[in-house]
Amino acid sequence: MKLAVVGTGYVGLVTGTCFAETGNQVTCVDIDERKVEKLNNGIIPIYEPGLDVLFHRNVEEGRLKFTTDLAEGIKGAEVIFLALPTPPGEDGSADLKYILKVSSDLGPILNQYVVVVDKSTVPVGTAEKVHAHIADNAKVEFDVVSNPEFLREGVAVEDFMKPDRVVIGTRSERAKGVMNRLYAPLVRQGNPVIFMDERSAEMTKYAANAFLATKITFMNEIANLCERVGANVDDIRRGIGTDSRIGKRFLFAGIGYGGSCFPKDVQALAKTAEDYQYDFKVLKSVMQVNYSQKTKLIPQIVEHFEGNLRGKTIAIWGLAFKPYTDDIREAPALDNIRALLEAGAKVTAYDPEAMDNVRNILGNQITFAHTSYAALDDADALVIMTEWPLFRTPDFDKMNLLLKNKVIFDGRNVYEVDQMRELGYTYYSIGREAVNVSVEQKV
Ligand SMILES: NC(=O)c1ccc[n+]([C@@H]2O[C@H](COP(=O)([O-])OP(=O)(O)OC[C@H]3O[C@@H](n4cnc5c(N)ncnc54)[C@H](O)[C@@H]3O)[C@@H](O)[C@H]2O)c1
Ligand SMILES: O=c1ccn([C@@H]2O[C@H](COP(=O)(O)OP(=O)(O)O[C@H]3O[C@H](CO)[C@@H](O)[C@H](O)[C@H]3O)[C@@H](O)[C@H]2O)c(=O)[nH]1
Repeated sequence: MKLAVVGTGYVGLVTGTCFAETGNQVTCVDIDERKVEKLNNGIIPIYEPGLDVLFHRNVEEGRLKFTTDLAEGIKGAEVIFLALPTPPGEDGSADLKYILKVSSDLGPILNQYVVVVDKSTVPVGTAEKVHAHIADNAKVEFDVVSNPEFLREGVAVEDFMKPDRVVIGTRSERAKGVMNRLYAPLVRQGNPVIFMDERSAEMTKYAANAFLATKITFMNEIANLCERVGANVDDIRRGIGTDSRIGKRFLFAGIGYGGSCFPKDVQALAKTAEDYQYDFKVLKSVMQVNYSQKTKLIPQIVEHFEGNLRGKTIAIWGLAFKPYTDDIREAPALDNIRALLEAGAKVTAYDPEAMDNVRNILGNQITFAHTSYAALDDADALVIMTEWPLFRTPDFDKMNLLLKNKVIFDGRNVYEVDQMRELGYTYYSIGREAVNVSVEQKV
């Protein structure tokens, strides 16, 4: 099939590349000329494991192309994906200006029946708006389908190529046929294409993200309580996760959820509820808890250094909002770095992939180290913000030589408490006993 993907960000690039991999002819369109130029020169602007192999193969074999010209990009396409940003507007609702602008632009340049697919995360009712914007100027028949994307950054290719399910919102039999044909190579037995109406599909995406954010937040609250009652949240996770009704995944307590999706989507769903005069109490709490969870270690750090961080150097391991990505959107590390700087500390950071992105924001306010160990040199404490595998089994002897004090604040529970006790570290983590801490400081 011939496809167009409008918007070549995370989702657009993965969508375009993966559909090219299943034999389709794909043209990706983006207004960002520099991005398109890079892509045409074989440079992928994001770090996503496994994407490069597929990208280069499909570019070389002529199935994947890039352009800034919308009319050229959609020429002959049977399906046009909209993978455009839906950032939070001032009131927290998803801003539809990118989607609706492209929809208006599409109307006059369509010249045959086409299925326009909302891949972006969009509030209930958006498919109708997109339809109306296209219809204003369209002279041909078309359908608008909601096909939300559930991929996770870091494992995006795997998620896209082997989806748990594909949700397609449409009441058009013609569009259903086109979408079934397109997804046939990606859905395995038991991993269904689920058809529903457009509004339900739009709502499904928000319900999934809000549910997962709530699950994480619930565990973070259990962790906070564990610290007070003297229980271990990792044991609780194992104890409840083995109940198949609860499930093992997304139960890891830490310094809150971040990324480009959960924070904005939870907020947007809360705004939808407000617009429909529904008081969605759970979501409000989830947002509040996550806000404070992100910087939950800061008071402990300040207290550990007896209320004064001036002249102290804090080493940070991990800047990305999670491992296997260079994405720092809503990354807890940024909030923590800002809080540490405000408290007068110096910060030296290391991340395997995300340092350039942070440098673009913070410039020389912090020091960037070339290796994880270099970040520790003469530091007064180590703070772990992202659970990159590299940080899990470090050379503790080497760390002892570099760190001024054997103190670790672990926002992702990367180490075992007993291990840290044996190694003689002062160790603070999430939802577990703090070890080797003087009685007055114990939390
Ligand atoms: N990032 C994820 O992991 C993820 C996963 C699932 C769903 N989503 C949703 O998918 C959507 C896109 O997310 P993203 O992370 O890929 O966004 P992004 O910001 O990384 O990329 C969006 C791209 O659209 C381009 N663009 C803007 N206006 C344009 C126009 N008029 N014509 C052509 N291109 C234009 C931008 O230049 C940019 O390259 C959002 O709604 C997001 O919530 C994201
Ligand atoms: O047990 C867990 C699991 C995740 N997180 C945090 O939750 C955030 C989001 O993680 P993850 O869901 O893996 O990353 P995303 O790439 O943001 O993916 C989410 O957001 C995407 C965009 O909507 C959806 O497509 C995906 O299905 C959904 O998982 C990150 O900050 C993680 O550190 C935890 O704190 N504990």
